[in-house]
Amino acid sequence: LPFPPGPKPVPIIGNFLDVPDEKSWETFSKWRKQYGDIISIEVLGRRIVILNSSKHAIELLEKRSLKSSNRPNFVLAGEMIGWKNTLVISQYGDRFKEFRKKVHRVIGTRSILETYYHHVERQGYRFLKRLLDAPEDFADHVRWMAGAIILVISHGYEVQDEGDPYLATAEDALSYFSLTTSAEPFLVDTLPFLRYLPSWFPGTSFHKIAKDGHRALEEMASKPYEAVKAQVAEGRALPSFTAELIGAKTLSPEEEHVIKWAGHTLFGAGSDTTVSAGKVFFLLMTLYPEVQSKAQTEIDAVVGLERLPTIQDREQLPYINALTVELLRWFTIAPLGITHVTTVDDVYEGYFIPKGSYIFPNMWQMMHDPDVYPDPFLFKPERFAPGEGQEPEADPHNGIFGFGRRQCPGIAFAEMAVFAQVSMVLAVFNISKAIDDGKEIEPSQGRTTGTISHPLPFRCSIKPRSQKAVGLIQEELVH
Ligand code: HEM
Repeated sequence: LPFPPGPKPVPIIGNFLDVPDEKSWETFSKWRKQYGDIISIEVLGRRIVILNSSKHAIELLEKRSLKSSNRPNFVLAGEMIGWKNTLVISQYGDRFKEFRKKVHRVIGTRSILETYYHHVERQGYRFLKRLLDAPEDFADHVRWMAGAIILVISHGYEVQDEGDPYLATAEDALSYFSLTTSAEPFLVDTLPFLRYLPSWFPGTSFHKIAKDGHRALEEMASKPYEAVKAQVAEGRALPSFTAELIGAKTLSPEEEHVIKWAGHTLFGAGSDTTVSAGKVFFLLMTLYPEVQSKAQTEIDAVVGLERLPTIQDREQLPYINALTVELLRWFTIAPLGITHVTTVDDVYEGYFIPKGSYIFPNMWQMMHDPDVYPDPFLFKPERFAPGEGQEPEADPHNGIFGFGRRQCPGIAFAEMAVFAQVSMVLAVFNISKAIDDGKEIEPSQGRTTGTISHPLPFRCSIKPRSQKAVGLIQEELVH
């Protein structure tokens, strides 16, 4: 049987030169016009299947997930840097299942998470205060807030207001993850023997990436873990995911390894993604003032002006919930998801998909398919909170969070964190275009490449809605 269609390969290197250096999801979407929704290419002997529609992704990654839930054995990211220790790119098998169960237990359901909401709220008040004091640094505050929420839950650690050491290391380590797991391959991933070349050899700059990435990752995983371990031993640990797993008994080195990396997984997988979501929120509020004012009208009507929104208000805020989902659809933070790998030969729609194929779900394309989401580049929360008698547009959760047994286990966590940020900020601030020399500045709408994509830096104006709003931020922080 034939492989799925795609651009013609050349001998030996196959389609290596057809894969662009960055944002390959855009190229894969262009190929769709020529080759359709299932495309395949071959890069240095490796078959890569690109899925441009949810229908095929659900069929191959969800319904046949037993055959398609492995991850690539990333030589650079996994072996050399060490990300293979985390859940995100661990190989499918017993260790993976045990690991995933542990993570699911703490972040998997909405009801469990609601028990943590007071932590989220507290970090939220601190975040609002930071915005009030230095609104121009909103992107830094967003990064701070994402780390603050996760670290208090994963390690019982309250991040410092300035220069927090854990956050700095995490930012460093995560930038290497995004760089080395993206769809644009490093040669060492396709020709693993290259890793044995000495670092002075031409074309081996990956050695430096490996060394620096490894140092940052080890520090990011070990430091908070060692701190909690010491606190547990001294009987002064705050309740947290890691403290609970360490418990009272003596642990074997293997058990310690799993706990250290499970704690790290929350921090590693959850922070960069929610940071991107936070920045997208400020960008969209700058670009769509009418959405902002509709959202504020809903908050004012439900919550009033005497307090800030809480998780208990969530069910009564359908427009805010729809805004949260729509912002994740509109930007599609993980545009190609994280690569899945097949574990057996398979036949699908008359095409042969060999064992070991890499599958890239082109989630960016799925989320911007005009047949599914009319005017897909417009930001319209109404898609998911339609007026009476209208049907919502297709549920985008797969296209945002992935598929099957590797689907993001942090969906409930992510939606809670984004809800907290969106509702708390809109209750007290107005966001608009920044002004320079009396002129409005159009924010850049560009984005970074990599597994986790962020908006490019942009400016906006963030001002309190009223004096009462200022009082509310200060008052909540005191309580
Ligand atoms: C807006 C925020 C987020 C987005 C857009 C997002 C998206 C994704 C995507 C696309 C995947 C790959 C799914 C697949 O392979 O099919 C993934 C995996 C994962 N996510 Fe998220 N995520 C977000 C937040 C979080 C949070 C807050 C956590 C944890 C606290 C988390 C933990 C994980 C983990 C552990 C994996 C790996 C799962 C596995 O390989 O089995 N994510 N996420």
